[in-house]
Amino acid sequence: MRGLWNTEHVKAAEARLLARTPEGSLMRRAAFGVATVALELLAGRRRVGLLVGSGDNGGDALWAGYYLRRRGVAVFAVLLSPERAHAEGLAAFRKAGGRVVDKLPEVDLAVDGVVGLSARGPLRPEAAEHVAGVTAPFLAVDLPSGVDPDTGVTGGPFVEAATTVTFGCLKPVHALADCGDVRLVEFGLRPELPGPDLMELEREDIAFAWPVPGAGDDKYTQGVTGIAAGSATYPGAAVLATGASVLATSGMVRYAGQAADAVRARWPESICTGSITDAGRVQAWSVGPGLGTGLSAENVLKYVLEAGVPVCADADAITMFANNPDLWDARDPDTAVVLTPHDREYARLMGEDVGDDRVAAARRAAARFNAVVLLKGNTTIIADPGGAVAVNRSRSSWPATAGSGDVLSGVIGSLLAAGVYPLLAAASAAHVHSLAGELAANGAPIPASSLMAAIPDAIRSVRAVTP
Ligand SMILES: NC(=O)C1=CN([C@@H]2O[C@H](COP(=O)(O)OP(=O)(O)OC[C@H]3O[C@@H](n4cnc5c(N)ncnc54)[C@H](OP(=O)(O)O)[C@@H]3O)[C@@H](O)[C@H]2O)[C@@H](O)CC1
Ligand SMILES: Nc1ncnc2c1ncn2[C@@H]1O[C@H](COP(=O)(O)OP(=O)(O)O)[C@@H](O)[C@H]1O
Ligand SMILES: [K+]
Repeated sequence: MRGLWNTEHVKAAEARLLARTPEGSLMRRAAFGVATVALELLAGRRRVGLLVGSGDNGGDALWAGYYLRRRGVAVFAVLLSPERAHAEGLAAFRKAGGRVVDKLPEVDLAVDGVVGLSARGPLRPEAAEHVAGVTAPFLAVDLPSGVDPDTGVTGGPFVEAATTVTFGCLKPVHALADCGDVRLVEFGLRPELPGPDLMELEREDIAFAWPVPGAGDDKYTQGVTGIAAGSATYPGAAVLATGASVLATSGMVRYAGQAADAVRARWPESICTGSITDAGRVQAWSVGPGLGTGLSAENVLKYVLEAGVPVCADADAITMFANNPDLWDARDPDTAVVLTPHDREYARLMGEDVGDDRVAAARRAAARFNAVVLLKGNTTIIADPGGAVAVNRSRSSWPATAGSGDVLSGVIGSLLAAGVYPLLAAASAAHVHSLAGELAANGAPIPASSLMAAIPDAIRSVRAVTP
């Protein structure tokens, strides 16, 4: 698991660390890290340009320029606020033979030291003009300038970084936005930090969480998943959700609903029935995709909420909650619920748009409904009512296809049925789902059924990291 910390916590921790370290030493360590990565990226080429802002981020860039000069690299710096440039860094840079220029010449690598942790809003016009004039790849200091450190939002021009070198710990921007290859320079900040504000699961975490049958297991002991999805109008949603569930774990999958014939024909291993009341016992329900929002769908939703097992509620189930909040009354407060809205469903459910800060939005919904909320998108945010948040950034957008969400809800249902902790179930499912999309697409568009079919490959790929 990779932890990420908000700027507020990073700044407070840095202040404590700064108070007990010799003046300037942290900045020089940070800058040395930047220079080391720059030398690696230069691979023998010898011209570097610095864009230097008014704060310590610019100071890091100037000190990195100093270290690069000492290795014989030609370094040019544009000072965006000459009178406010970091004084010691600038003096060292000049003394080492660095040249201050009005405009960067042709270089092999550009260092973005415009703004770091104190960034607010997009690049200002002067900085944006200098950035636009650069053709070399950018190495961002701490984070790409113009991208919000806490939300990853870009509201205008920003630096497109090929590489980012950050210090002390990762910040939310590194999981929420494209920062290129992210490198971390450690300098003893971790003991000063509270628990992380966000986490990103790594393959090891998911491999560890994924249910694997043991010698004593049978089809029941691994958890039985119930799928309450689909309708005469939308049988496909039922086929996709059930199939995803069948492929995600080796326990039994029961389907209940109007698409029983279609599901049975495609997934003979599933136990299908036309009515939810005949479904039999399950250890978790996945409810909602293609279900409709009429009275009979409401009764299905009430039935699964009363069943006393974890529930993944998606699509029409979310719309029903939005239309009729009284439906929540059917839920025992101890029943774990995972809600999986996309942005429009979120707006329906919450009566407000998601807004720029997707993490805060997911947290608000999780707190309001006492549920895990998985906010879908290229970057999926998974928030737990206790405040924990996981982030899954998809490496491609191929999963953005019709029916893809139905597949996700089936996978989450299977993991809940296997007893996986809801936040971990939702985050692991999101990871495997995006990986399956990437593997299936392999550079070309794919239907959701192909994404679903790649779930076993994605699980294999994740599990391959374990010894
Ligand atoms: N503390 C530590 O222990 C260590 C910290 N380290 C380094 O310090 C960095 C934080 O430095 P910092 O706090 O001095 O501010 P920084 O991010 O350089 O911003 C400077 C000024 O830029 C401006 N500005 C704002 N938005 C803008 C925009 N969109 N476009 C253009 N300009 C914008 C705004 O000034 P304004 O013009 O509004 O007065 C702001 O005050 C951190 O990221 C890391 O690199 C490392 O050395 C390791 C040790
Ligand atoms: N741009 C994107 N990049 C990667 N994944 C995406 C993107 N947009 C959506 N997704 C993923 O695709 C799925 C879409 O779900 P949803 O909107 O419910 O579709 P549907 O209702 O058609 O099944 C979600 O898992 C979501 O996270
Ligand atoms: K920067």
